[in-house]
Parts: sequence; structure tokens; C-alpha cells
Amino acid sequence: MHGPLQMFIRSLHPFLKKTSNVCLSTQRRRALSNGSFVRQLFEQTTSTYTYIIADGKSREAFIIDPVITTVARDMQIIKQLGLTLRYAINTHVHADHITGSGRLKTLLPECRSVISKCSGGKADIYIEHGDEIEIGEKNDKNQRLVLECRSTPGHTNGCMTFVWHKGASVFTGDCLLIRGCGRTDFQQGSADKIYTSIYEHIYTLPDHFIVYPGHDYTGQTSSTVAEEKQFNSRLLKSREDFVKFMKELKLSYPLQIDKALPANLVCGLVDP
Ligand SMILES: N[C@@H](CCC(=O)N[C@@H](CSS)C(=O)NCC(=O)O)C(=O)O
Repeated sequence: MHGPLQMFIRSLHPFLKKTSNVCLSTQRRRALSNGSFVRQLFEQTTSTYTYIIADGKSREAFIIDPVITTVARDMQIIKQLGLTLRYAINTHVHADHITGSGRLKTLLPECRSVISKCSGGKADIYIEHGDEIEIGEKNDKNQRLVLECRSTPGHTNGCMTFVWHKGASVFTGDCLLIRGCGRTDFQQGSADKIYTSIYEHIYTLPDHFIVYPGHDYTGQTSSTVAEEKQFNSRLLKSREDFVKFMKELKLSYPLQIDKALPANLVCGLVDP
């Protein structure tokens, strides 16, 4: 490529660079036209993502996978944004960090904890595949802000994935990670089950849905269903090869597992 066309494309470069930075920051706080939004928050010690999803009109909110050591930060954001936290949801009984849901409940009496019925964990509300959790006021189509609960076992038996259809987003916990997936070597883990969960309950969502994982260990924030289908090398394997790969993964146990597991069975109501 020569001449004026090449010069024109070069002149666009700083603009394109700027645009991609804007995209990154909007991924951290994506707002819909009605003001509803998702805010992604990070806990550094265990590389855990917490999500606040809020209804723009009523300012009611969910929090997904809060961590006990970052409750003060989460409380500040909730206060600054004028949110009323209705539900603190755990995608599963975590093994690497203590959940912040119990502490949030003591600070915010209107907040109720939520976990899967078959997780073994204690909470105010127990959910199952197909349930819906709602917040906010009805819009002109008589709809509130709804999270659909999908049972996605494999990392643990009680793992849930939450789909916010209106926000074209899916919160996958430790089932599907960006270019990876949750380990399956303890807590009733099953490589066979996680493979089914991802193919049947996440990859069947529309390609443009944004994937918000429970962790990332490589500095990534979010992905899409299409991207994961194309580039997640673990899941591109046949079921048989995937099961073999997961068996040979040999990760070391999470550092906080001995205190995290018992604490999380009682909603994390133990000091870190
Ligand atoms: N080093 C971390 C634990 C890392 C880890 O085991 N992560 C889990 C999710 S938390 S139980 C996992 O599923 N990882 C998948 C992978 O492929 O890395 C710590 O000590 O906390």
C-alpha cells in the first residue's frame, strides 16, 4: 500500500488506539440506555471478580461473589452510587477466599444472601436451575431487572451461572473462565460435568453476550461467547481429551482453602 491511502490509514491510528481504550473502560462499567449497569471489581490476592449489577431507575442492586476483604470498598461504591443492595449472590461455595455476603448482610439489613440449593452453603434464599432473581421497578414493558439462574456444575456441584438477558451478559463464576475453565479436582469437581455445563448452558447463549468470569489470572477482564467458542483451547478439545487434560492439570491447592471452605458454608461470617 502506497501514497495517500497509506497516509490516511496512518493518520487514523491514534484515533483507533484511543477508541480501543474507551472500549476497555466501558467494559468495566457497562451502562444500558435505561441507566442499568454492571460494574466489575477486582480482588488482587485471589484474582477474584465481584460484580455489582444495578437497576438505573430504582437504584436497586445485586452483588455477585463479594470478597470479605473488599467489603469496605464495595460498601463505599454502593453508598456513592446511591444503590440499595437487595441480594448478595454466591456463584458457589468458594475455596480460595471468604465470601463477603455475610458481612454485607450485617451492614445492610435489606440485603439477602443467595446460593444454590445443592451447594451445601447457608443463605437466606436457595436457588435452582431455571429460577429468576429480580430487582427494580417494572419498565414500560412490565419487566424488572432479571437474572436467570442456570445450574452449571463441574467446578463444584452447586455452581450457578447467571444470565442477564437484557444486559446481554453472563456471569459464569468458576465454570467458564477467559480462555480456560474452573479446576475440577476437588469439591465434587467433574471435568465431564463442566464440559456439559459450558456447551449446554453458556455456549448456547447468543454469540455477542459478554462473559464475566469469577476469576482471571492473566490480566483479562471479560470476553464474549463467540470469542470463547473460537479461542478457548481447553473447550475446543473433544470431551475425552478435555477430561484427560483436566486430570493432568495438577494445580496446587488454593492457599486459603482450609479457612475459606468452612467459613463459606456459613456465608463467610468469620473474620478473615
Ligand atoms: N492460586 C490461587 C488458586 C488458583 C485456583 O486454583 N483457582 C481456581 C478457582 S478458585 S478455587 C481454578 O479453578 N483455577 C483454574 C485454572 O485453570 O487456574 C490461590 O491460591 O488462591
